[in-house]
Amino acid sequence: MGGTTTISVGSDGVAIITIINPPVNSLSFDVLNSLKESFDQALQRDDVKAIVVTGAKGKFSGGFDISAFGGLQEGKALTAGLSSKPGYVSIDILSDTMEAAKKPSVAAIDGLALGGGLEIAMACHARIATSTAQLGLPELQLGIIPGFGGTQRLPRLVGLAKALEMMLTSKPVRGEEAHNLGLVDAIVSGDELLNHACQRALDILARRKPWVSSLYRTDKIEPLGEAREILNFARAQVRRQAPNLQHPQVCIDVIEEGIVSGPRAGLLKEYEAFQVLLKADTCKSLIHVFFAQRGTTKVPRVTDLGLKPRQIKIVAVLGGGLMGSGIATALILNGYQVVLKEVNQKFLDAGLGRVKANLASSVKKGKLTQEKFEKTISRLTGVLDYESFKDVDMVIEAVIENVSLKQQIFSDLEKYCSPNCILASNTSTIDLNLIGEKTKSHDRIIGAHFFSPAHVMPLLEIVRTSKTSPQTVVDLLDVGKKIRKTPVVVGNCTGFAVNRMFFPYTQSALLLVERGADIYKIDRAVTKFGMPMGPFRLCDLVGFGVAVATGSQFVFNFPERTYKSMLIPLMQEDKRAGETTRKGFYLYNDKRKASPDPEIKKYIEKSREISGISVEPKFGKLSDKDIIEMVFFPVVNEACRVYAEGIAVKAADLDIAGVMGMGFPPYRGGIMFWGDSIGSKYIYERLNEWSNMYGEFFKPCDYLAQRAAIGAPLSSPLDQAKPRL
Ligand SMILES: C[C@H](O)CC(=O)SCCNC(=O)CCNC(=O)[C@H](O)C(C)(C)COP(=O)(O)OP(=O)(O)OC[C@H]1O[C@@H](n2cnc3c(N)ncnc32)[C@H](O)[C@@H]1OP(=O)(O)O
Repeated sequence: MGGTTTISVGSDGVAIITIINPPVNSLSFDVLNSLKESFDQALQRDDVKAIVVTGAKGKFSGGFDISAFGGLQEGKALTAGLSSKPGYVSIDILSDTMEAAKKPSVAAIDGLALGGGLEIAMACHARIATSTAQLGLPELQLGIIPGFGGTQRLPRLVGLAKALEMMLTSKPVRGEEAHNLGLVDAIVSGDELLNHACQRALDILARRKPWVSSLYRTDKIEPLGEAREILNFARAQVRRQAPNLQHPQVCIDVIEEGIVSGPRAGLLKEYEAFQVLLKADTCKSLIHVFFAQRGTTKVPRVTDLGLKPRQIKIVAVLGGGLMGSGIATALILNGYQVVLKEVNQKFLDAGLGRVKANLASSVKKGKLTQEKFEKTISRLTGVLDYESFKDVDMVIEAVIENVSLKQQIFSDLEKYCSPNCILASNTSTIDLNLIGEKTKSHDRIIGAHFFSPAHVMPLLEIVRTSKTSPQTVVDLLDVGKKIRKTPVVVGNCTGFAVNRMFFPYTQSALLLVERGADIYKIDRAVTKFGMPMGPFRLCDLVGFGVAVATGSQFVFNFPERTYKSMLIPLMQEDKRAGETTRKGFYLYNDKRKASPDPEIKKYIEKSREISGISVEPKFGKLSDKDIIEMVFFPVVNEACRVYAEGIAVKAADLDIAGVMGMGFPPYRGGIMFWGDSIGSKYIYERLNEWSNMYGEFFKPCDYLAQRAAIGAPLSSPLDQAKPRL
């Protein structure tokens, strides 16, 4: 746990209470108890007239200590020294000790004031912040609602509509915006923050400034009828956007309770709802994803060696197609100089044009100013030869997936680049040892697998071979962080982690269809489960050409577990290739809206004929649960193989790869976490049964079989599991 608060009283009679719990001054039980003690002390001392609350080292507080949620879920508040009285923190500490105090308190906010941090600040009688401060209630992204009075105070400070937006999107606002909204009373520089806050506290005491208890403000809350309309509108929106999630609806109910029955009743309802949500699977999954995401940058025997990342200033990108231009965009947006190389002027102009278009679209959406556009684009240079490559710190090759072309490029790079230059490939499937076969630079060859569109998608799959040096990995992790990607470091194999998990996803869907399941029913069930789109809609989006090219690598490397269907090739023969041709598994109108195509039956029948498979009536009647299991258990099976082969070092890395690379719903915790929530034994038994009926494609791997035999979770660390086997 750890963490504390300190109290120091100045000659002006203002007590400064500082929250100290690095790195983000999170609110552990120790911090909360200490805050209460410091406040009680300040209230009792005769030499204290007013109070300022702040956080150490330029951060107010990142909110409740998320690592303590596990304990709370098991009911450990009492043993941690915190009273288990209902609503103890929000009612006893924040409302009845701080807000109801006879001495005024002011929050001095620099850096983060998130979740419980902002809730403490809102219980003070005024808030002074820096312009760069970030204030928000991001609890919903963890599957809970604000639990220290945030659902009641935020609407009373900024109005219902804005409060709903801030809570439902979990997005913080910056100091200036917070000031405009009325969440913050003044903006000052970091140097002036404490002095200004002390002065404000004294001004409140002397009634030169208003003494406001946020909980009882009414001026920003709409009249009941209007408030209900706003709340119902939000309810409908949330139902549409997140139909599987309950906690956003609960948040709206709790806010409504405060408006209808008064803020004290609201606080109690908030406490009760918080306790229930905390113990739900959604919260457990989202907290797992929170820590798993931060854990991906901790790679044993790589990031624990004390290596410092080398400075990368200039990056060359080879190929200005969709991927190359996206990668170049991500790099220049984050301060890197980029040299974009193409084979001829026409392709180069097209590549540079794509980067410009990416940036222009950000300007249009208001995410980038025209001035920033000019500055960003000035970091990009186009070239047709390798002359300038001697000054480049890193190259990212993003040409078409052709082994001999890539081999030629890497041997050229070895000639033209400095001996320290990192040589990365954006290949999504090809073995990196094969790509570097004709070079002697194996220690600096690495995979930098981006996902399309590369300047938008958050995942970066970093692929190391047995010869890639730890320094090269550390360097690429640093670039990944600077371009705001979540990196997952994986080993070298066909398809790496994400595409290997993706492959059975489409394959099982094809198998189901050939045996009689409906394409659109499968897509609907998978979307309802929480994927952004079903396997068939995804194939249309990616394009059949890409799907077949990627698939062929798997067919070649893992023939025993490939389901060979002729459905896509048959459609290709008729020039159906997905969304680009406006015909794939769906038909597309001018606005790219997809609708089912009755003609699809004809291709399915033909492909059944070729495979010699006849329709089984039960496949036409599969429940959504059956569809999900038949589509996703093969994905779990492949994830198990990837883990057992050591391609991923932690099962949690596969969860993040699935969530960020495949769009697997984060509130299900990732593919391995989800598998564990179902149980290795059940998954094994189902796969085994299907394998006996429908063939090798479903055969459970050894790792899964062993886990099921001993009833062990799929995700426990490999080293610990082995001796138990
Ligand atoms: C009752 C209340 O209403 C309930 C709550 O308050 S719930 C908590 C609400 N707060 C949040 O959701 C904020 C969560 N944190 C974040 O979004 C981000 O960590 C941040 C914006 C604070 C900082 O981001 P960034 O600078 O990129 O650093 P980041 O790597 O994420 O975090 C630094 C470290 O602090 C830890 N950390 C961040 N917030 C934490 C928190 N609230 N509790 C515990 N640890 C936290 C991270 O796990 C990480 O640890 P590590 O170095 O061991 O991996």
